[in-house]
Amino acid sequence: MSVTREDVLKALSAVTEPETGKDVVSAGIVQGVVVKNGNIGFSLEIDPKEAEAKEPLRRACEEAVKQIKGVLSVTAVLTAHSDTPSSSRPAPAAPKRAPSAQAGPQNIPGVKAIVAVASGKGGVGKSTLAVNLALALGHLGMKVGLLDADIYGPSVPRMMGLSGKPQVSKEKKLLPLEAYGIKTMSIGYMVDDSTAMIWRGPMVQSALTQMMSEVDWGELDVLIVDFPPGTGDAQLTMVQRVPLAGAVIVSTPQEIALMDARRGIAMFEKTHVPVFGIVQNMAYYEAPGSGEKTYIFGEGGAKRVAEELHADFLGDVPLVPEIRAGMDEGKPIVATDPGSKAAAPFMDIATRLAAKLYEEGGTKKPPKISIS
Ligand SMILES: Nc1ncnc2c1ncn2[C@@H]1O[C@H](COP(=O)(O)OP(=O)(O)OP(=O)(O)O)[C@@H](O)[C@H]1O
Repeated sequence: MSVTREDVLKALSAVTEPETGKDVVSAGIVQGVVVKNGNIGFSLEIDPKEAEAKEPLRRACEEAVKQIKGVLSVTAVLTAHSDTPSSSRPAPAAPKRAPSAQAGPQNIPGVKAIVAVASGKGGVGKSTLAVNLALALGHLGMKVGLLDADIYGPSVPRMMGLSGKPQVSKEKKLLPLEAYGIKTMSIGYMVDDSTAMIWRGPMVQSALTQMMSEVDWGELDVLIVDFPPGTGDAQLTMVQRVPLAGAVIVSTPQEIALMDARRGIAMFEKTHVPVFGIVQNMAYYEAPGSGEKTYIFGEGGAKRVAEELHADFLGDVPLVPEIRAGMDEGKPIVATDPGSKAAAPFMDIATRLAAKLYEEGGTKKPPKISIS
C-alpha cells in the first residue's frame, strides 16, 4: 500500500516539541506536506533565530517518517513561521504588481504558478538549478513545466537529453517535449544557437511571448522559467509581462557575481515580484575521501547578501563533478539518482520553494497555489 499524507501526520504526531510539550502536528508547525511515490517532503515552521536549536527536532521528524513502511526518502526543512518579521518571512505566493503602461502580464491557462530562476550573471549554474529544481518539484508530487527562456544560450534541451521539433496541436499550439515527467519548451528546439544569438530585443521578446502563450502546457502546478542571465531591458520586459509568482536568484559566492545578484533582486523588487530567496551555487568543493570542504569562490557570500537584502537564503549547492556530468549527458542527477548526496541540495531547495508556494496550505487548510 502506498504511503499517504495521513500516515505522515500520524508518524509526526509521535514527535514532541520540547518547549511546549505538544506533538509537532498539534503545535501547528508542520506545513506543506507533500507525498509522492514514497518520497516525502514537509517543512517545520520555526522562529528563524532558533534554526540551530531546532535542528535535532527536524532530524527527529525525518527519522519518525522514515520508519513508515514504503517510505523511500524524507526531506524536512526549517522555515520561518508567519509571525516572524517580514525580513525572514517567506514571500507571499500571490504577486503584487506595479501597474504597467505596457501590455500587462497574461496568465497562462492551466498554469497555477510561474517561478523565475534568474541570475544577474551568466555561467553561475542558473540552468543547472532550473532543471534540477523542476525535477525535484516533480518528485514532491507537483505537475511541473520548464520553460527555457534563456534565448541567447538555451541549455535545457541538452541538459534534459531532448532534441527535435515540437509537434503542433489541432488548436495550433506547440506541444512541449517531455523528459523525466517534466514538460519542456525551449527556443533551442526551434532554431540553432547561432541564430538566437543575433536576435535583437523585439525579436527576443516576441519569441518569448510565443513560448509563453502559444504552448499547450496542459495543467501545471508550477512552471519554472529559466530566465536569460542579466538585468537588461529584455529581462525587465519579461518580468513585467510574465505573471510571476516569484523568483529564485542564483549566485556563486564571489563578490563579482553577488553584485549582479543584488541587481537581479532589485529588478524583481522594482516590479513587485516577490523574491522567494537566493541559492548559492558552487558553494564549496568537498574532497571525496576526507569530506574536507574547500571554499573555492569564497565562503558564505550569498548568505550574507540574502541577510543584507532581507531575502531568504534557500540553500547551498556544492560543486560536484556528478552534477556537471549529468547535465552534459542529458541525465540530470535529480532524475537519475534523486536519493543521492549530490541530489539532496536540490531536493531541499525544492521543498523550501514548495512550502512557499503552498504557504497558505499545510496541515490546516488544503494546499493552494495562487497567482492571481
Ligand atoms: N553545482 C555544480 N557542480 C558542478 N558543476 C556545475 C554546478 N552548477 C553548474 N555547473 C556546471 O557549470 C556550467 C554552467 O552551468 P549552467 O549552464 O547551469 O549556468 P548558467 O548560469 O545557466 O549559464 P548561462 O547563463 O551562461 O546559460 C555547466 O557546465 C554546469 O554543468
